[in-house]
Amino acid sequence: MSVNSSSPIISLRGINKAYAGGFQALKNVDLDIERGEIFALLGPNGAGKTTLIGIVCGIVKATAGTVVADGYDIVRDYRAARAAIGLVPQELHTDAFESVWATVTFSRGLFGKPPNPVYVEKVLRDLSLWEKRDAKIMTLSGGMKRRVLIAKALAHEPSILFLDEPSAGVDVELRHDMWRMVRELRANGTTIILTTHYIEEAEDMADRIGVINKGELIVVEDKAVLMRKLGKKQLTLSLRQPMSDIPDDLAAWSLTLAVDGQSLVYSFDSQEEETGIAELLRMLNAHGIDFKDLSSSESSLEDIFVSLVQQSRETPA
Ligand SMILES: Nc1ncnc2c1ncn2[C@@H]1O[C@H](COP(=O)(O)OP(=O)(O)OP(=O)(O)O)[C@@H](O)[C@H]1O
Repeated sequence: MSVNSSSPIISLRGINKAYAGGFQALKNVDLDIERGEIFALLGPNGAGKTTLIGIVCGIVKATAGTVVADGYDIVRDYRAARAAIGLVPQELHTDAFESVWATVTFSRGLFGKPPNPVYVEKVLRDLSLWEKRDAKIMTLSGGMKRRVLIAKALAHEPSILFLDEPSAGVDVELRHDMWRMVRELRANGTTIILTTHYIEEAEDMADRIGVINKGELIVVEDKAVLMRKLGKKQLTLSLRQPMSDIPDDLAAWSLTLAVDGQSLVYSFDSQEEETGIAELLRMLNAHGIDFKDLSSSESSLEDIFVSLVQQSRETPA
């Protein structure tokens, strides 16, 4: 393949999707996915995540725009593009009467790959499916079926793996197995794109994060940068005596007074070494401002995500 390894492994340009009836599910999406990264696509229900994945995987037809996957145009070079991609879909519909071994081997064959029992065995072992290799899929638990879907997606050794809501309805053990595998795959050069509602998961796993809302990609950012830029910590002081105003010489501090005057909230940059808390407490003491309790909280990726989605709602498109 004549693909420069530093070029993005997936490039979406000007992707639009209008479903029959005219509903605009994606609006002018441009996105590059870098080789070997774990990219998390976050968005509320109905934001367009599955539609976006469906387009790259050739399941949904874009109304406008182009997608290049692993150097292949997904429309012109459909087969080659599709062969580079593994998809773990949200829904479980798989061949109930087949054995685990047969269905995974069959998936590999679909992409014209020669049989490789050693590889299939490794995938099944990694997913703790080896003992179940001869079991019919219909006899497996939901979690085991999910493992089969992952094994099927990996059967043809794709360089890109999409996981659409992989953790939905999955127990802790499978989640751990899955993330261990995802990390291993990434270490071996596979690019992983996942959608998730479990924001801690994105926080934990992703190198970069894209936030999509109402069909628009509103942010694409390195996870650490996103957390640093938007992450804040808050210290809440419950006051002994309600206050009506913040004293003037505390104006320079990032303080807000609750509407009922019962608590003061100090916001500070969670990445700074000096939080300023000790100094603030001294200042409050000097002003005779006494408090009965204090608690701190950190804005999580979830808070950041919620505020980004809110902002985009408030800003008319
Ligand atoms: N075949 C279809 N026909 C018409 N509208 C559709 C179709 N498929 C999806 N939609 C609409 O497009 C929007 C985006 O759906 P999509 O499934 O991509 O969202 P999502 O971000 O994956 O949501 P979720 O988190 O709930 O899975 C939704 O409003 C959905 O109702």
